[in-house]
Amino acid sequence: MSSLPYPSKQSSASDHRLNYQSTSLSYNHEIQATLGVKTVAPPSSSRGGGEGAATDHNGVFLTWEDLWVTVSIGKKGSKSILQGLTGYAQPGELLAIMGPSGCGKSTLLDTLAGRLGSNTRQTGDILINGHKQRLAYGTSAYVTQDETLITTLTVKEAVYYSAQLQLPDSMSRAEKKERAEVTIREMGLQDAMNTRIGGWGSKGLSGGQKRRVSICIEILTHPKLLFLDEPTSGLDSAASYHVMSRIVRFDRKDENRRTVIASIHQPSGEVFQLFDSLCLLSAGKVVYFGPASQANEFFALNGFPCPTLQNPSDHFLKTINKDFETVPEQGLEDAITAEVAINTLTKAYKSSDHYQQVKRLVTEICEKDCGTLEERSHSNFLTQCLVLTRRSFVNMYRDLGYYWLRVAIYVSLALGLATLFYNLGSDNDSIQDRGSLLMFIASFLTFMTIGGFPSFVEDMKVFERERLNGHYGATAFVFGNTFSAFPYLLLISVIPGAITYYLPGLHKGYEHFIYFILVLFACMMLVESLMMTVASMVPNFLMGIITGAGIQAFMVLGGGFFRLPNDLPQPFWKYPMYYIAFHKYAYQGLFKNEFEGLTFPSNQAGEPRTIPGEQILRDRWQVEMGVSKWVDLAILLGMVVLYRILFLVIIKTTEKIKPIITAIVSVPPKQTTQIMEIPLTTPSHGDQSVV
Ligand SMILES: Nc1ncnc2c1ncn2[C@@H]1O[C@H](COP(=O)(O)OP(=O)(O)OP(=O)(O)O)[C@@H](O)[C@H]1O
Repeated sequence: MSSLPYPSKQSSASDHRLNYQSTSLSYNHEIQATLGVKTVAPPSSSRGGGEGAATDHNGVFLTWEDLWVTVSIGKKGSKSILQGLTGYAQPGELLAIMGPSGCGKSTLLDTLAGRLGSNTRQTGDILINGHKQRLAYGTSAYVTQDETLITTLTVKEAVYYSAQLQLPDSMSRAEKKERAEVTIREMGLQDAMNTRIGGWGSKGLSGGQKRRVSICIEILTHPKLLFLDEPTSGLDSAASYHVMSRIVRFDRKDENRRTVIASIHQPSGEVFQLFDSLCLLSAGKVVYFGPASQANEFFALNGFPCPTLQNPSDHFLKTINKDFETVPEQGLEDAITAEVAINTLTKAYKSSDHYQQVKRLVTEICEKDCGTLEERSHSNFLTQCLVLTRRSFVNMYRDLGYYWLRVAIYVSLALGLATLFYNLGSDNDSIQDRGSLLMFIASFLTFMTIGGFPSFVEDMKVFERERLNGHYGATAFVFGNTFSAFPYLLLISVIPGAITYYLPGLHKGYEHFIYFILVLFACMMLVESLMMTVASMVPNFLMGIITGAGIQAFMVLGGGFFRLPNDLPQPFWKYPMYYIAFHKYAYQGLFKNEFEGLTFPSNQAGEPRTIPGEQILRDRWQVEMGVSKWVDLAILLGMVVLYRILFLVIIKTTEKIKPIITAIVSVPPKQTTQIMEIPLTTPSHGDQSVV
């Protein structure tokens, strides 16, 4: 990295101010030199790019040109969030995106990282090393604003599991462990290594510490392109400086120098010095894009000098924040509205050398072929499955709401059932009681598996973050989740199952009991798999629970107990509901298991003195006798696999289809109705705001 025009880290605040104000009108000389661009201004000692930035073919050049993002707001039309942004980020540099709250910082990061929501439309070119490439899923790392971490793990475990998943198998376990520990120390978390992350209900790390854990996890692999959304939120100024300086240091020490883009709210003077480039946004427009060191001069030249002893970044944000009417530095008499200040600055920027230079650099970078972006190498599929199974098992063990609460409730409910149906005996009345008991177990006991859904949704959030960052694939997640749940579901099936089986006195014989447990287990797995599929389609857990409960209620009704199979109305309930509902196979399997081989006394005159169980199955419960109970169990297990495959298909299809749909629905924003404030001054030539 070239020498810096900034004071050393130990220099005083007043030195910093002096340095902010003594910047020259130069641009990033080195990058221009290596790209063969003629400088229009005298070269400075700007630290951006550094020698070899453009020749570093391992690095990532990201450019965006005339980038518009609009969001649909129903019948009112659409609203522009980003308006014609052009800029670039390059290896070895930290680009800071700053601006008032709601100006579009996160949207810009999401757009660049290829993570815009489905209700948004995007136009403009985003190129990586001069090529159009997809960024999500493994090519970059993104630390989002909200912490989605596994709250039951300690810091050390969270980072180490992540290292095992992300780092290639060519690294030994010891090396991975060491990388994890070094990264934790770099983020100043050594004292919290063995503290659980914590979430609602269990306090663990502070918000700032969680932020640092998120950063640790994403910088473990030294990604070439790193997006950070508000990495310093929740941190005090000293911690902010240390975190940012470590990101920058990592970045510059690394052979494959990293391109870092961070949105940041209110950097201290020291943190501001770490920025190479600054993108200042207001209401979706660029107010300034260029070397951070020259922003102060730009503001001063355009009538907004930074008052003495004020942190320049505070001054920038105050000047362009139109949420609070006036620019604070002006007296009340000559108060300038922030709207006017923003218009003045955006117009000044559009006609400045800075803008011309940015456009020229973007063109130069786009013409330079620096190769396509490769996906990072990972641990292999088997390692991923093993690590995910272990991690998920530990989480399920420690999260009381995942399975333990259900075990307790199942046991009490089983005791309730056992006392209600205690010692059924073998008289004729016990036929109905056995049927009711088995129906309740297959329907409502399994229905309660839905209780684990909120915990599963938390898992899904972690999965979505990790999947987008390319830590592992969806298939490994499904395997991990399935295998880790096995022991708990078996436990939930065996203990309450034994209580409800033996105390009422169901069909004696251990082989009948084992079949009963297997059906119970398959039903629990099925409900979990069904809920997994639901979770991949609905946006939050409340909607998921309601949807899942609704689907199951229909299945229970159509399962052939409340209305016997021959009485089910044809169009919907018999075809297809009866065959889709897993309850049909559960009821029939359990009924065959219970009644086959038993005899019951008849209480009707004219009938034989005893009725065989098979006849009861056929005549009373209308069970399909041509099919063995084992076939019913096999169908249940097949459905488990089917639902899990369905989950995978939905996830993978969404990944593939979503960008295509986004591309199809992306119409140029200028053709849409725009809901925007009317600027106080007429936009200059080239200002693309649309009223
Ligand atoms: N998907 C969306 N649907 C509707 N509005 C959106 C969407 N995404 C962003 N917005 C709106 O766009 C504006 C910019 O949002 P964004 O999150 O990018 O701002 P920000 O600068 O990151 O804010 P903050 O600093 O407070 O996090 C906000 O008014 C937000 O409500």
